[in-house]
Amino acid sequence: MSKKIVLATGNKGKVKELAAMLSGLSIEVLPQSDFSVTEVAETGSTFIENAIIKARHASEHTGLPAIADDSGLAVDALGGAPGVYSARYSGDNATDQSNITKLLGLMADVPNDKRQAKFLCVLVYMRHADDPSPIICQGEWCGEIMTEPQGDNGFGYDPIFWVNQQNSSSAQLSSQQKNALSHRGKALKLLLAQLQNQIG
Ligand SMILES: O=P(O)(O)OP(=O)(O)OP(=O)(O)OC[C@H]1O[C@@H](n2cnc3c(O)ncnc32)[C@H](O)[C@@H]1O
Ligand SMILES: [Mg+2]
Repeated sequence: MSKKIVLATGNKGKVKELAAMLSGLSIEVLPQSDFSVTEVAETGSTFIENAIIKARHASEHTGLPAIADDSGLAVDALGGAPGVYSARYSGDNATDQSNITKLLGLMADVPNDKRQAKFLCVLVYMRHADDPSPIICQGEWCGEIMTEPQGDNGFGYDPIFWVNQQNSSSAQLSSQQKNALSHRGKALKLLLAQLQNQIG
């Protein structure tokens, strides 16, 4: 029987991207929704802390090793906001749309040459809930904040994240193109290199 790992996220966009990139391994990667894992409060002040909280929670609940993703957008003109608060930027009932609306409103007067931003992603692998030395990998993706949304692919802030290399928004990339360039894709490549040593 193949080894199982739980994906400790409630975000379907992340599950899709991570599952596609993990599909070549000899392990079964299962979303935490398969085990009815509840949401956990992300009380950390860093991506690393929050990723560990989520991985530990899913591992505790399922008894399986877990991979968690904590990620967000850091905008230069906003001093690095929304950062670890990216998912809750427009309040407790935030949606991708309301977060985008808030961000574009705050950026309305920011000139084109001052709209740099980056996506950040921390991936954590915990062998079990009490793992004292989780594997931690990070990735970054630099771009610019657009003045209006474009594209329907991806999730979150993708429709307003301009990717210079592709001359398009992140939401206009195929998931394959996005995975090849993104913060998550970069972090996962690093994690895979270490996981393969462990699980063959
Ligand atoms: O905590 P989990 O359950 O994993 O799901 P989440 O959506 O709450 O995820 P985070 O707490 O890590 O918050 C990250 C937010 O940053 C945004 N984000 C992260 N990666 C992104 C990406 O690849 N494209 C667009 N937006 C992204 C997105 O809006 C997320 O809601
Ligand atoms: Mg979250």
